[in-house]
Amino acid sequence: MNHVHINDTTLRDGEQAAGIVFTAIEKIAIAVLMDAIGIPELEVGIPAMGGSEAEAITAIVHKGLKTALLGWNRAVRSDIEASIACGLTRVHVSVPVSDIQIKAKFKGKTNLVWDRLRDSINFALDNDLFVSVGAEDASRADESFLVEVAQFAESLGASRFRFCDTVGILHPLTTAQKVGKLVKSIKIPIEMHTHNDFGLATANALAGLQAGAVSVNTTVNGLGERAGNAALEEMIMALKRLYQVDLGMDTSRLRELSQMVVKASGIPLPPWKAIVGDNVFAHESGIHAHGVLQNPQTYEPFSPDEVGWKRRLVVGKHSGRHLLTNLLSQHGISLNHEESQVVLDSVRHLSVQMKRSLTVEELLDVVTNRSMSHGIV
Ligand SMILES: CC(=O)SCCNC(=O)CCNC(=O)[C@H](O)C(C)(C)COP(=O)(O)OP(=O)(O)OC[C@H]1O[C@@H](n2cnc3c(N)ncnc32)[C@H](O)[C@@H]1OP(=O)(O)O
Ligand SMILES: O=C(O)CCC(=O)C(=O)O
Repeated sequence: MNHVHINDTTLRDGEQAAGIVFTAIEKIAIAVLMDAIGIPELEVGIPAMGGSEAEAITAIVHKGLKTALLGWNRAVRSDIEASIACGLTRVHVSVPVSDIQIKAKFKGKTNLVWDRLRDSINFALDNDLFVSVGAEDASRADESFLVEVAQFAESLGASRFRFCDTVGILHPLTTAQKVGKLVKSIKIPIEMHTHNDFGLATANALAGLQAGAVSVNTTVNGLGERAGNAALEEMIMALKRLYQVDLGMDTSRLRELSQMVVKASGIPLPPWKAIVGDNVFAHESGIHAHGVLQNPQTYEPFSPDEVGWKRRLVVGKHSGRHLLTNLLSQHGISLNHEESQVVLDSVRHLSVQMKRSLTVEELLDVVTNRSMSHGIV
């Protein structure tokens, strides 16, 4: 794996998460920040929805960003006309490829897969558009049929083929097997689109890339249908730190981007959310804090400033004396061994009572109260 193309779909699949609506202003702001970070391509939405969605897409097109902009379409000519009307020059055309999806969408008529694909790809190419083709539910499709669809799309002039694990049922090994087979059967680049129904979206997308796919769909914070998609921030940092593939992006703005999407989506992040969560550089446990105070690498895979976040030392139920004395020394308070144990006991007691960690003010209060009753300075 030398280089990976990121095609972020926060503004399409991300916004499809139940209950999420981005305003046009929010969509534009997210696109502008992702452009500044260096994301090379954005799937900006679904022009066929019309109305405010089409207006927001048109407004993003007029921003003159460096990033390439792609519109999502069904294999329907009027969808592509809607993309053209928004000023897009790149379209993604999706067709169902599993039996279950073909039955539900095309009444089981497999001939419609070929007919709709031929008609929509030809129409898009006649209008000088870049065409990406998406195989919806590729992971549950008959593998020979999937290869036929991919070869058909390539023969018609599509420039990229998207492998979709639409309901997130693969694991890294099955992903690698299926994508590896596809890679051998077509020459155009393959893009990964993975879902997180079993918590494996990022791992599966990486497995697909290792098997020869070269492009990947991501969303900020992993937002998306049901359990979401492969998270942009996880993908960028895993590529950089675990695969030594540095995409040259400004990773120091990843936390800012994450917070922007938290605000726009109204969906708070779990504190443990990989790469950008509140707690991913927070240390409370005595043994961890002791290690981090000597060398942060003891309990951090990389420095928080690399993603625009910060380290926090938190005093609570699991803390030890090294952390306590370090925090207090920042407030001009020095304790001997005995005194720090007394304060630590109180911190534990309070923390258990309150079922949370203590603020610095609360810690200082503990010391003040203790100093009155035990003569601590
Ligand atoms: C896996 C994915 O994420 S796919 C993307 C899903 N995203 C969305 O659905 C969000 C945006 N969607 C919408 O705004 C609407 O669904 C629209 C505008 C696209 C269509 O709306 P409606 O005309 O009201 O149709 P509705 O959504 O109820 O049904 C979908 C129709 O598209 C058809 N369809 C679904 N996928 C495809 C496809 N890939 N190619 C061609 N037709 C398709 C269905 O068979 C159904 O057709 P029918 O109306 O002839 O029965
Ligand atoms: O692009 C496609 O073909 C479908 C993408 C998608 O959202 C999915 O399969 O989950």
